[in-house]
Amino acid sequence: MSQQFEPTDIRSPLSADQLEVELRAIGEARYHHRHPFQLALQNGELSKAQVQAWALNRYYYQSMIPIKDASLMARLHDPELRREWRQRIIDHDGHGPGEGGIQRWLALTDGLGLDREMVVSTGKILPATRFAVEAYVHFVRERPLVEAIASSLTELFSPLVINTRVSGMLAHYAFVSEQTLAYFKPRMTQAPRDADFALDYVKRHALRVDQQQGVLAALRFKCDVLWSMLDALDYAYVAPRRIPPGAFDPEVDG
Ligand SMILES: O=C(O)c1cc(C(=O)O)c2c(n1)C(=O)C(=O)c1cc(C(=O)O)[nH]c1-2
Repeated sequence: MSQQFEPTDIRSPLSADQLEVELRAIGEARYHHRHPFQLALQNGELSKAQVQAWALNRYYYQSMIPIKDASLMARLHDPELRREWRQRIIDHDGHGPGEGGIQRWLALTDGLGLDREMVVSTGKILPATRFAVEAYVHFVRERPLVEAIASSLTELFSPLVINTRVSGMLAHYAFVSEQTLAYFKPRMTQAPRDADFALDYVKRHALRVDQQQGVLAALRFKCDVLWSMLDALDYAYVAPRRIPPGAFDPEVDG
């Protein structure tokens, strides 16, 4: 399976700090902060219908993250590591009903006027959203553990994009508020905590050339997951619209 990932040209093992430099260079070049749909979202160039489509599709990512993290936890033999990783599931699922990140995402889709049952069913997401998110879950299940952990490292870069997105959306769109965008506030502390832990793990465990190539490819793969989710939105909902059959149509479902 590794042949499908572009190999990085490393001849001898990098130091841990050099590996971090390479990982950060991948994020700088390939993270979705550069995607045209993300730029349009934060610059106030999207209609409410296009923002609805983004939130509806992104719900699928949110809903699968705890499943991805549970799959990863199931591979951890060290209780200390599991204790660390389980916090991610708690962040998304909460300790009880009405809590956690998934609920806060639903506050956003509610605030945008989307029918909750339609959102939770995920029946109207784009096919490419489903494929991209499922590819992420499969990757985490199947690849070597250090690569599975490295694939979460996009979170090193998320506070920057979240900050720009939230301030841009609040400045430009009357149909969102700090309340409806409340999902993002805890992420500003959760993401760095999670990313620092994962980065430290990767730096300590990816020591051989093949492991280092693997973790760099894992981060590239994950950037591609996020990028292709936005590609799909751009293709379907930004003119000329090409909404696939059965997907959310703002004129019918908005
Ligand atoms: O808003 C964003 O741009 C963004 C990006 C990412 C990311 O980089 O993967 C995550 C999130 N948000 C997020 O909210 C989240 O819970 C999350 C979990 C993970 C992961 O890979 O385990 N990434 C992300």
